[in-house]
Amino acid sequence: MNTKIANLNGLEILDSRGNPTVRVTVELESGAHGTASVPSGASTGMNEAVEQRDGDPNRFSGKGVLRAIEHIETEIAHAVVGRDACAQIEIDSVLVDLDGTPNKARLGANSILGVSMAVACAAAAAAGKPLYAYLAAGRPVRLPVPMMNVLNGGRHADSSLDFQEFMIMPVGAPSFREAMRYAAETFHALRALLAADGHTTAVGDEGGFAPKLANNEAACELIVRAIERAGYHPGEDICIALDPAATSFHDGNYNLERSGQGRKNSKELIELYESWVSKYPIVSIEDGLAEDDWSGFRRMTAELGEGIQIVGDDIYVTNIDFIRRGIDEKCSNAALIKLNQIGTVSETIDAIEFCRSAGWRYIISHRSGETEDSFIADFAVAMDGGQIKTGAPCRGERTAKYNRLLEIEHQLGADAIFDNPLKELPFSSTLCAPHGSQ
Ligand SMILES: C=C(OP(=O)(O)O)C(=O)O
Ligand SMILES: [Mg+2]
Repeated sequence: MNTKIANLNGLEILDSRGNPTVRVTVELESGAHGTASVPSGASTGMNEAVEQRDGDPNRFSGKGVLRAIEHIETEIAHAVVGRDACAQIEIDSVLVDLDGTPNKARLGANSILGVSMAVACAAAAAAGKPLYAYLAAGRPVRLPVPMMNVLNGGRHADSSLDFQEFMIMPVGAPSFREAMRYAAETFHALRALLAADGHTTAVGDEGGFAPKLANNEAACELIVRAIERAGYHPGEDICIALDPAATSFHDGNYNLERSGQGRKNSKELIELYESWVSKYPIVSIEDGLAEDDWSGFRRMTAELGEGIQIVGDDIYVTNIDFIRRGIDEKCSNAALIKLNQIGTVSETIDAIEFCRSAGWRYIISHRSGETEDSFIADFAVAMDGGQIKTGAPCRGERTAKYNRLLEIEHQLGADAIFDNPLKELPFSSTLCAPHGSQ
């Protein structure tokens, strides 16, 4: 099979926020092709790779995205046409060198990532393999436990919540399909509880509800009630994961005034998390502190890291330089992994290898501005980390990933592996009252 790249095409499409983004198609000389679309974040880290995009989110036809497409069809095409699509590492390093900046600002992380992902998709198609099997290259694969976002705040919603994401993790489910059932039933129970309490059931950017609750803690209480109402046991069947995205409310202090909880320093915010962890079945906290609060992350990991997963997102931006520092300084025990934070498939895999080598967990994640592309579903299975964060079980750009995972589990049949990646944490046996009876 001739896997040489014959042609690249870029297309301006819309993301789930109605903003322009990039879709790339790579055609091989054999006729096989691959297509990938690039997502976009709202609570972005300051050290993320930079996308070429319209600065004004209210303008439909972004000049930035058109520029990204022009780069794809001219400079990038010139550099990669004729190369072997199976040589992912080589192609990614050509893209990085061609850009020449530390953060991919010249060609745009969106142009580069779109090409990088589409190359992988085309090579998988040429090999006649599902994308996850191609990316795994013979290594073990695993269905991930979803970290499903059910309540939205912060930069993702106009709710009363300072914290960006309140998620449920169906850790006790026996399969991915059952995990989706546990989580979707809880999501529906939550909707019913909100409606019964007179709250709006409108949703935020990632499909989680966006109500005006009394404060952030009320969200945890409500989720425990929803888990119970759906017939599950909090802390056994379903746990809670948080992404406060603390950079977004950090202005020197942590400003929780949106929910009426005042201002806190790092130590006080960690104490708040500690008190919640003792009351609610919380197993994971991502970006509990701001991206530049390395000492806060260290303290939080020292105080809570034995019991729960401490995840760095904005602080590491899927970049081995920051992850290395986090490992050296014991700033967390896990990293969030977002392809577009770093900008190529190979560099993302390098970041994952770094996490693995330190014994860290890693969670493959979507962005708040998404497309129907399901690349990350295959990627999560292939990377064998056992966790994915991809929003609520509603809205097509989120269900595209969940439905792809259901399809993969079905295809794998008896070979499908699904287990709780957090099972060695002492949390569920020691901290959570049985059956969620706080
Ligand atoms: C998915 C997230 O949000 P965004 O894409 O807006 O960065 C996140 O912070 O984990
Ligand atoms: Mg985050």
